[in-house]
Amino acid sequence: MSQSAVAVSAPGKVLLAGGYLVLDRKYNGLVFGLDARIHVCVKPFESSSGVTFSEITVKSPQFQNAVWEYGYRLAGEDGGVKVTQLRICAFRDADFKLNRNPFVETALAFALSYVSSVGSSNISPSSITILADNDYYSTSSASLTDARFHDFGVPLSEANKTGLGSSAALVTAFTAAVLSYYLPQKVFDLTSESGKRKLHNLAQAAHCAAQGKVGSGFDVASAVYGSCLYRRFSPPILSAHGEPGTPEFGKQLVDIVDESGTNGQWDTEIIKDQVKVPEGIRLVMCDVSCGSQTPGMVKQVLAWRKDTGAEAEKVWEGLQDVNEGLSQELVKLAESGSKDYSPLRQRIQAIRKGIREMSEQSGVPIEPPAQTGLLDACSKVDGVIGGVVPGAGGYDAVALLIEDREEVVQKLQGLLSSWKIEGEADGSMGRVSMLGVKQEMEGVRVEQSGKYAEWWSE
Ligand SMILES: Nc1ncnc2c1ncn2[C@@H]1O[C@H](COP(=O)(O)OP(=O)(O)OP(=O)(O)O)[C@@H](O)[C@H]1O
Ligand SMILES: C[C@@](O)(CCOP(=O)(O)O)CC(=O)O
Repeated sequence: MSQSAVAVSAPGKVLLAGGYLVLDRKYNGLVFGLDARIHVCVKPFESSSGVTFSEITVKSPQFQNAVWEYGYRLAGEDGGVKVTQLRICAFRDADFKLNRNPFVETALAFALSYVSSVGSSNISPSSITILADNDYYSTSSASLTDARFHDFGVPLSEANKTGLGSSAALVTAFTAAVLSYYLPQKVFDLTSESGKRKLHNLAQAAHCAAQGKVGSGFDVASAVYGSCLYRRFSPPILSAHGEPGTPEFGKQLVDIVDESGTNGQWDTEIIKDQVKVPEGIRLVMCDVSCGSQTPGMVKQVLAWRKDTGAEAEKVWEGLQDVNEGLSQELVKLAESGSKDYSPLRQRIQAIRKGIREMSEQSGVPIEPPAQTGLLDACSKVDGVIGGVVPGAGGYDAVALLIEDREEVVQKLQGLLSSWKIEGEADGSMGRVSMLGVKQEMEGVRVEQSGKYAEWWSE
């Protein structure tokens, strides 16, 4: 049976409040989806020789050597589907690193294992194309064209990511597209709440397996559901499975995704009706080119929390309070239509004060002085309400709330165009650039596959 092409997209993210706290179910985080999306299209494999093998080809035509070819087979003892990269030696990047993509490979193995367990084990060859909206990667303005999907002209390993959550959006859109392509709608329907819930569970499992750690999962949750107040799932829900191809992996995965096993229900909490951006306010993301090592920062903050006990808990409880104050003030402004932004400005300043306190007590540069200087300068621009270091903080980015007027954007860009920021790691001077993204309330969604036709990779 030849399947018709399918296409799915998922949004990027910014954790505006709740960085680090969201790792503990006692606290939640305010995460906004962003209108920079990762798009994934799946279509039948068109073999030039007319002979087809059990092969699935994945391509990212915006990057050099971004082709991954996989063989796949049903594993014995209900092991799901084993995926093996073919012709891996064909491409090595400039550092001679093998051209592997753990997020693509793992998402494919998990999705096919689920398909073979709940649907048909007869999985036909297919061709998968990944396209990313341009703001996921920073590039020199000289090379920018007005192409819908920019050709970045470098291998993925050399692309400068901007911190919008490319891997979470990729795994979510990729998983949704593969399930939608291989499963009948009566088994998996992305437009239904139960379909989104199954996608969330499977994408969280695949994303954690691919990155080799279980973070809070806020990024996958916002890729599925869009902007929301997010309370993480209990980590043990993901402890009950082996690797694709190992005995019982198929059943273990179905039990996790369908919540049918002894593991029980996922306890993720997604609240959407308490997240709003008032008319007339815009969320702005600025990429800071110094960058930080998030995993190391997370480890250090958690060690501080463990070692400091009640003192650290007081800081986190205080941050939770002011974080809740921010989302409540945004809802209040959205519902009242008021243009008095001074309470909102104060809420943002209170969050920054709590973050700086955590920085000072833990010794981790979450809002380091260089970022404090940048945020203070931005907040003085007429029409800028305030801003924070999002997520894990450091030198990656700043997120601002501004009045959505062109003159405010112009003034802000004037400030940033000449701003130089000193990174902590090596004292290098970084630049700050405003991204074109805005807040996006919608999560994963089905797209018309025809609109990607010119980018179909043959
Ligand atoms: N367009 C793409 N095509 C294929 N794989 C991609 C693409 N974009 C990202 N990836 C995969 O995701 C990985 C980036 O994931 P990583 O966890 O390093 O960063 P991230 O935190 O998800 O990204 P960001 O910095 O955007 O928040 C890449 O190394 C690659 O494996
Ligand atoms: C520090 C943390 O709470 C958020 C990290 O956010 P980001 O990747 O810096 O956007 C980690 C997590 O939630 O997984």
